[in-house]
Amino acid sequence: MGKIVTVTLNPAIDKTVTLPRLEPGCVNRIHQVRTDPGGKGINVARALHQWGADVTATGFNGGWTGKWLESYLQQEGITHHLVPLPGDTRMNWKLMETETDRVTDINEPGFRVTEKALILLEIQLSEVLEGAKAVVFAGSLPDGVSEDVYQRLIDLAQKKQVPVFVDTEGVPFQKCMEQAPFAVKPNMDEVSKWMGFKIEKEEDIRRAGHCLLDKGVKVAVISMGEQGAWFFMKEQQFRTVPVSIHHAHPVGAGDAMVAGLLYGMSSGWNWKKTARFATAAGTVAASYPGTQFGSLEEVEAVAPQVQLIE
Ligand SMILES: Nc1ncnc2c1ncn2[C@@H]1O[C@H](COP(=O)(O)OP(=O)(O)OP(=O)(O)O)[C@@H](O)[C@H]1O
Ligand SMILES: O=P(O)(O)OC[C@@]1(O)O[C@H](CO)[C@@H](O)[C@@H]1O
Repeated sequence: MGKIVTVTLNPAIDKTVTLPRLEPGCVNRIHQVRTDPGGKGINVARALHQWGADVTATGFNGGWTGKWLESYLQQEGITHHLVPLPGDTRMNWKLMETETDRVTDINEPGFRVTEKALILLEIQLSEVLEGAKAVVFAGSLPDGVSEDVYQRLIDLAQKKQVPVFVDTEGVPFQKCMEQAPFAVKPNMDEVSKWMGFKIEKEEDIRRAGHCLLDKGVKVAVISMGEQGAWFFMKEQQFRTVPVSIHHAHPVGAGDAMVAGLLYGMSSGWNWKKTARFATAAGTVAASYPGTQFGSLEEVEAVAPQVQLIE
């Protein structure tokens, strides 16, 4: 299958708290709390590792929260090379309201990255990318790095002919697009920001998909939560419809989908099989509280139930 590399410049610890209803301006009492490692690339690595893939997690890490994250990766046996920083890895809060099933994300900005640490990351990444089957750049940027930092790192991977997957948003996403990555997976909000208008209708989604392909992307996946995802490749386009679940916990579903795409691609599957698997991976992740991904057997059991519409 070959090694897959993930890059998380802004990892996190996810605190998922459950309460009946969020009352702004009042004392809110939490009913349940769980702590998971987080950050989009870290999540992709966790899912791939759980499915038995060869994955290496890279990025930055720091402070006491960073120690917690590192010991988690160590314990799980996930190969990692995280450049240490003086600040703390951020803590992101996911508020789940049981009365409405509403989820609110409150994400910290993250630590400050020094130029020295960035150079160290480039050196490490350059070594780790040797012989890699694919690399994914995922998540927001921490303080101290310029908005074109992903471009700099993507360039490293492209010079080594390693296919690049991107999952980020806003200006960093725009900048990544200038490098024509191999694959991108924006959700509806993210692709709307890139297109400059709110995308809702199918014809707008198709237009966005074609715009992404026109920029040189080979695989553009636009995810739509419980409504599934659109897959755009030059020679074929289709939509997947996931199985429905009660009480979704959507945090990390997109990361599971990216992991599914990487898993399918590096297993040499065709795009339809890969799309079913990736869609199912998102659904399985959404069926678990916090950021959890489910086993390979679970995803494989759900994949055949994913509908494909051409
Ligand atoms: N409620 C749900 N029911 C079934 N499948 C879901 C649900 N939510 C997500 N999924 C699956 O996961 C995929 C990715 O979800 P989504 O579009 O929410 O990603 P995202 O916005 O990038 O998520 P995040 O940033 O929280 O990881 C969907 O295309 C779908 O296959
Ligand atoms: O602030 P970013 O980097 O955009 O997103 C970070 C994050 O919300 O994404 C993951 C879910 O996709 C979580 O584990 C994490 O907290």
